[in-house]
Amino acid sequence: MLKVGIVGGTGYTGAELLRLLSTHAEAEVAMITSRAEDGVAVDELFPSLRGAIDLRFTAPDVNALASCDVVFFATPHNVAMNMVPELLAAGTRIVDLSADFRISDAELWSKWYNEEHVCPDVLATAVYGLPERNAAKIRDAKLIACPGCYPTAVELGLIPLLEQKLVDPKRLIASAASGVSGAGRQAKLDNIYAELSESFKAYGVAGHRHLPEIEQELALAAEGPVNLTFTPHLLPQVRGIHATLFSELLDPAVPLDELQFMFEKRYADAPFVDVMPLGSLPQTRSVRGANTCRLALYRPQNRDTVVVLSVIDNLVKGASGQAIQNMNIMFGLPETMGLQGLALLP
Ligand SMILES: NC(=O)C1=CN([C@@H]2O[C@H](COP(=O)(O)OP(=O)(O)OC[C@H]3O[C@@H](n4cnc5c(N)ncnc54)[C@H](OP(=O)(O)O)[C@@H]3O)[C@@H](O)[C@H]2O)C=CC1
Ligand SMILES: CC(=O)N[C@@H](CCC(=O)OP(=O)(O)O)C(=O)O
Repeated sequence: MLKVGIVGGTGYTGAELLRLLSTHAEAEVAMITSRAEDGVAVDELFPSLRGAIDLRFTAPDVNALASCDVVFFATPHNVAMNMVPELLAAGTRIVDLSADFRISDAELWSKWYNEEHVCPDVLATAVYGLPERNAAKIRDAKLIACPGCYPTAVELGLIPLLEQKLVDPKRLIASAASGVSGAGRQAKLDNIYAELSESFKAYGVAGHRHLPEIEQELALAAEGPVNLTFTPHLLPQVRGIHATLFSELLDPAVPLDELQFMFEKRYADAPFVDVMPLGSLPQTRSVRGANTCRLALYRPQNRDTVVVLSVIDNLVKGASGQAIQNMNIMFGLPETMGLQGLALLP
């Protein structure tokens, strides 16, 4: 049994880690932290976990966490990077759900996160945890930077086109919408029911912190620079991301069914990516609670633009499910262990 620690257990991704790990056959949560809820029983805060998790929150303590085989950080940015170096030195492996280790250029990270990176040497050893591209590196990694939620949806939809050099890497557009759980569990005026229900808006249009992360990974897939216009939106629902991705074919003679075949082949061995039949319209509901990304391809009016629709649950494939998928690969377990639950319907 793997001994698991979770730092940041009272947020949405921490609670989602608990929900998913409670049925994992080879991992057991031994420690879960919260400063505000120190000493409180987990199932008192989250009654949905009654009978499944018998633990109390404790204040974060690096020495205690170092007794775990793997520690998940489900904390805001700028927390993991202050604790990870000591844990790595103690031999504990890390899966960080925050953005602390996602951008490999420390200066670029500072520009978007408005902080100095405290351990650029450790940053250089982190592996970007998108299993559909980096499984081999994840196997041996000591430190995983779990991709962001928007980045997961956008990258899975565009990577096959860029790897095959089928589209213009300088003319990529991603218009994406996220459910409000993407903003975390803290109270914020913008996210209260009366402000967001029956309404829909874009935000971060001039520049969102996920842009450099997505461009970094798309550039690796394209083996050259890329240019992405990324516009996020806030959806008046709890879970789910829907991304509509636009790119321009370099050779308009490539038919849609050939693109479809290429996507199916690219993800044939990816248990959590579903390339849906031509004509499909993936809905966020079809992935709610599941570690799945569903994709659908279009070439409207047979013109040069390829449209890829991509949906994920931001808390599962966009965060905690993907984190567990990484843990499974790191410890030589079946990639799908603990992650086979289907989406909720309705
Ligand atoms: N929500 C989502 O859809 C996604 C979130 N993520 C990322 O995952 C991380 C967690 O997100 P989410 O669960 O939404 O966040 P929340 O804001 O809901 O929860 C944050 C958690 O971190 C703890 N925490 C806060 N500050 C510190 C600190 N200085 N030291 C130790 N613990 C701390 C809090 O508990 P306490 O203060 O009591 O210690 C709380 O349990 C973030 O980095 C987020 O960007 C990634 C992908 C998707
Ligand atoms: C709806 C909403 O506010 N979403 C968040 C992104 C989700 C998130 O938590 O960011 P990471 O994936 O980088 O961890 C935002 O736009 O900042």
